[in-house]
Amino acid sequence: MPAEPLLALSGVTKAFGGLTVVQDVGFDLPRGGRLGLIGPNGAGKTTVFNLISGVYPIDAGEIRLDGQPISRLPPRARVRAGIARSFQNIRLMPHLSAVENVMLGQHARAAGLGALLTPIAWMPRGRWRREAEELLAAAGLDIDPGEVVANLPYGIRKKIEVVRALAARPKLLMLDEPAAGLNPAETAELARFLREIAAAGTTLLVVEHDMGFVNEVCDRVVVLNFGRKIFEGSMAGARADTTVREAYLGAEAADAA
Ligand SMILES: Nc1ncnc2c1ncn2[C@@H]1O[C@H](COP(=O)(O)OP(=O)(O)OP(=O)(O)O)[C@@H](O)[C@H]1O
Repeated sequence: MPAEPLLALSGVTKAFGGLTVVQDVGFDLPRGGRLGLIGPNGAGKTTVFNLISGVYPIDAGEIRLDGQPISRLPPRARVRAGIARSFQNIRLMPHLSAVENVMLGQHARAAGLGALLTPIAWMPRGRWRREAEELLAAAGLDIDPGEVVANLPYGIRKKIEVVRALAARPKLLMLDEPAAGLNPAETAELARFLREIAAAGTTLLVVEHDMGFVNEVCDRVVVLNFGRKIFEGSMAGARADTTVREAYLGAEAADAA
């Protein structure tokens, strides 16, 4: 019998005010897999993330994590079940330090998403702080961990957000446009870090427009267009697929020319 996928979507559908933005989407993400969710602007990628993490309820279909249906669980319970994510726009606590932001991620491990809203003054210092500092260092972040996040450059803040999500030790790490706004060196470094995380066992689901980055990080892609899955397979397969080229990658290649 094939191993149970870590994440399984089937028939997932969502409409906003009569407009169906995700239609009958299904895919499996095996444990340890690195799946890229790609497609043109407005294709429904972030909405799929929001449906998996529980920001919105699904209208139809099912989402399973580790074989258990999670579609009807509140976001906090999904965090406890092992899902962590980053957002398209950075959502760090700007007035806290880098290490304190990562500690909030560690706290979410035990307490769920609501922990991100609680004061951290009470949190145990020693061991957790050391672990948070180690995570920042492992991510190749050469910063003073005590630096207030608002004072740090954008590329660094983006990476701290990934580290914070990782600090929850999720089974599934979902990253929404992690490379957006990064320079080529930062992008390459982030790809290296994500491959390392994946090699250590974390399953990745990544929404990203930088196809070079997706190619570096992901072992498979699902392509969405107008809320529907139009392709699933390798990046090379996606590049060669006529439907995908017409919907997305052709335009991307023309933009790059
Ligand atoms: N809360 C909402 N209410 C109404 N419409 C929404 C809502 N969230 C998303 N949409 C619509 O759903 C569609 C899909 O949006 P979504 O953000 O999921 O696309 P995307 O593929 O992530 O795009 P991008 O690459 O630009 O981030 C868009 O038409 C968007 O306007």
